[in-house]
Amino acid sequence: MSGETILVTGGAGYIGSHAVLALKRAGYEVIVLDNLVYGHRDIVEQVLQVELIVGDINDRLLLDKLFSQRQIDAVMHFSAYAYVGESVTDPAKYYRNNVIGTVTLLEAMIAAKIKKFVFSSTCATYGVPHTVPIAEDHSQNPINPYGATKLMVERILQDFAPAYDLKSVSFRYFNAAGADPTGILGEDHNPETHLIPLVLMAALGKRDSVSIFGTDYPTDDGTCIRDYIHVTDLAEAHILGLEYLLKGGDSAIFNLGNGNGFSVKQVIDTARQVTGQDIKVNLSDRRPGDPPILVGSSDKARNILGWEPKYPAIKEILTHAWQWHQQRHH
Ligand SMILES: NC(=O)c1ccc[n+]([C@@H]2O[C@H](COP(=O)([O-])OP(=O)(O)OC[C@H]3O[C@@H](n4cnc5c(N)ncnc54)[C@H](O)[C@@H]3O)[C@@H](O)[C@H]2O)c1
Ligand SMILES: O=c1ccn([C@@H]2O[C@H](COP(=O)(O)OP(=O)(O)O[C@H]3O[C@H](CO)[C@@H](O)[C@H](O)[C@H]3O)[C@@H](O)[C@H]2O)c(=O)[nH]1
Repeated sequence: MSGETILVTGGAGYIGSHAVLALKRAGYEVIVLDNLVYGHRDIVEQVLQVELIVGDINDRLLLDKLFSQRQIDAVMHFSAYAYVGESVTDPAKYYRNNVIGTVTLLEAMIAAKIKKFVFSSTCATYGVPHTVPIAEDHSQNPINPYGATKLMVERILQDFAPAYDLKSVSFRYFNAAGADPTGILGEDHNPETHLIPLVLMAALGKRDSVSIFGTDYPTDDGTCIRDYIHVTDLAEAHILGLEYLLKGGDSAIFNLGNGNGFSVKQVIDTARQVTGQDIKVNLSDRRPGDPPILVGSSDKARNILGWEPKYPAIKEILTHAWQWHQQRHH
């Protein structure tokens, strides 16, 4: 199915921009709404060549105007604040943007009778898991405010479905990583706090070293374990989730991960192999809000959506990210 018009909030950001590329490749019309607090105008306008509306999801008047002027078939909602550590020190910022902002967007959609919604949730909603790999029916007890905001939106969507006939797909991503294999898009957060780009910047000499946050976790090498999922595979899942909704599918929640965990030390060692560079590390204290291990089962997305990650290997994820970082800093 294609030809429908999709509004992508946060489409100037990392995962959103990869989803816009996947939507374009699949033949959809795309409008990006992004306030550019973290997003990149040139990525949308020059690289993706898609219409960009610079605006905020908290701006109800802007949303009403947009929805009355344009025929929009579905909304993919990536805009949010997403720094786990910052959410611990400044939770109000997170509740306002991620919860109140999302309710404002949903209310405007309901008023305009737009009934299909794809939402970026997170494995941070699970908290400290009692079994891994984590399935969707695992209990959810987030240990940081960021995860709590995303869980609240999941609950809101659950209540909005019967009340307003609003159908949604919520994707609980594990750790997004990598770059589009063509090299035209990649991960460019500012400030950058994510492990893989920081490791690669150290390999490029843009940083002196990388800190390992915590070496006393209950894991084999004492460092945190995460399930890294290629951003292009995430983007592809969004197309499948959208098609599922456009074909009349009911609201559903899916994990998106590879089911394999890698420790911080393993990621750094693999990056040394991929880059051929010695990457200096500092052993630091734990970062607040980090569970020791997050690894997900994505059987549900495979079975119901037919999702099949194309780039599950950590080495390939790092290789694509490395190509992009080298080109960017050339
Ligand atoms: N990066 C990950 O590993 C990961 C994992 C799980 C979930 N997520 C979720 O995926 C989504 C995208 O993450 P990302 O890493 O691409 O982040 P990002 O910061 O690169 O992208 C978010 C975009 O939203 C925009 N934005 C923020 N607040 C806005 C507002 N009020 N109005 C309009 N635009 C606004 C920003 O300018 C930015 O372009 C987020 O919802 C995040 O919580 C990310
Ligand atoms: O300089 C660094 C940065 C990170 N880490 C560790 O590396 C792991 C991954 O951290 P990071 O890349 O910052 O990702 P997360 O904090 O796990 O958060 C990402 O992944 C979550 C899902 O796990 C999403 O919800 C968030 O939006 C997304 O930012 C964690 O154990 C960190 O403690 C370090 O040791 N040193």
